[in-house]
Amino acid sequence: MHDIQDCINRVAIQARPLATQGQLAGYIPPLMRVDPSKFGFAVATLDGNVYTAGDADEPFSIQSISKLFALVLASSREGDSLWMRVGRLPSSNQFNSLLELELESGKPRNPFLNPGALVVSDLLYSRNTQMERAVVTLMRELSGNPSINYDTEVAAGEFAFAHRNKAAAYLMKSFNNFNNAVDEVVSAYCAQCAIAASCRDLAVSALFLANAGVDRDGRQILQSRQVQQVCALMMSSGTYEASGETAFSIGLPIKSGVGGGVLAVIPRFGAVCAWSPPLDKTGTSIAAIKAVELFAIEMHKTVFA
Ligand SMILES: NC(=O)CC[C@H](N)C(=O)O
Repeated sequence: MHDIQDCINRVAIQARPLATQGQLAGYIPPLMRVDPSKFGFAVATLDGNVYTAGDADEPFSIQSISKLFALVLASSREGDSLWMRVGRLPSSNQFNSLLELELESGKPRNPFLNPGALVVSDLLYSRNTQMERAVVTLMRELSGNPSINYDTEVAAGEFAFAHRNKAAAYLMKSFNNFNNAVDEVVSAYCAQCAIAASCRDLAVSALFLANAGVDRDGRQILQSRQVQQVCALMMSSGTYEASGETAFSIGLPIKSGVGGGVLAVIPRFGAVCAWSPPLDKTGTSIAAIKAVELFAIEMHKTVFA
C-alpha cells in the first residue's frame, strides 16, 4: 500500500502552494491568528491504516465539519422526524444566508447551511442542554482520541459576533421551527463549531460512513440507509453553493469548514481529510479541496467509478 503514501506526498507538494490565493475566516477573530501556511493531509483506510503528510496531527478548528457529526447524532436519535424541521435541498446561497429562510417559511433547505445546523443543534439541545459535549463524545469515540475538545476562546470569539446566526434562529422561532432559547442554543452551536481535531482524527472518525455505518469497534453508528442520506447531503450541500462544482470535479461526499478543513468519504475504501486555513469566497479551503481532488483523481476514487 506504499502507493497511497507516495500519492499523498505528491499531492501535498502540488496543493500546498495554492494556499497563498485564499483568505482566513475573518469573522471569527481567533481564526485570524492561525498560521496560513499550515497544511495537513490524512487518509484512513478500512483495513485500519492511516497515511499522513504535513501537519496531519495538529488540531485545527473544524467549524462546519462539526455539522456532519451533529447531523449523525440527530439522525440516529430522531430518525425520519428530523426531516419535518429541515430539508434536503441544495442551495445556491451562502452558508449564512437568510434569504430562502424567509421565503420558505423558516424551514432551512439542508442541515449544512447555518440555519439548518442551528435546527439540528436545537433538536439535540432539547434532549441534552450540553449538546456540544455530546458531539465531542461522539468524535472521541469514533476517532479513539480522548483529548478531542472544543476551544473555548474560538467559541467565545464566534459567539460575540454571531448576530446572523442569532437572527436565523429568531426568524425560525417566528415560524415555530426553533424551540429553545436562542442565546443558549447559538452558544452551544458556536462551541460545537469550535471543536479542535486533526486531519487524522477526522479521517478516522468518518470511517463508519465508508463502511455502511459500522465503526472501527464494530458499533452500528447509523443504519446503512441513514449513511446513504448523510452522504447524499454531503455530495449535494457539503460545500454549499460550490457543491455542484465539487461533485463535478471530485464526485465524493465532502464536508468543508471555515477552519480550512475538508473531509471526504470514499465508500468501501476509507476517508480523507485535508487542512489548509486560507479559504475561497464560498468558505472552502483552496489548497485542501485541491489536495482531495488530486488524491481522488490519482487513486481513481469517486462514487461514480
Ligand atoms: N462554513 C462554516 O464553517 C461556518 C461555521 C461557523 N461556525 C458559522 O456559523 O458561521
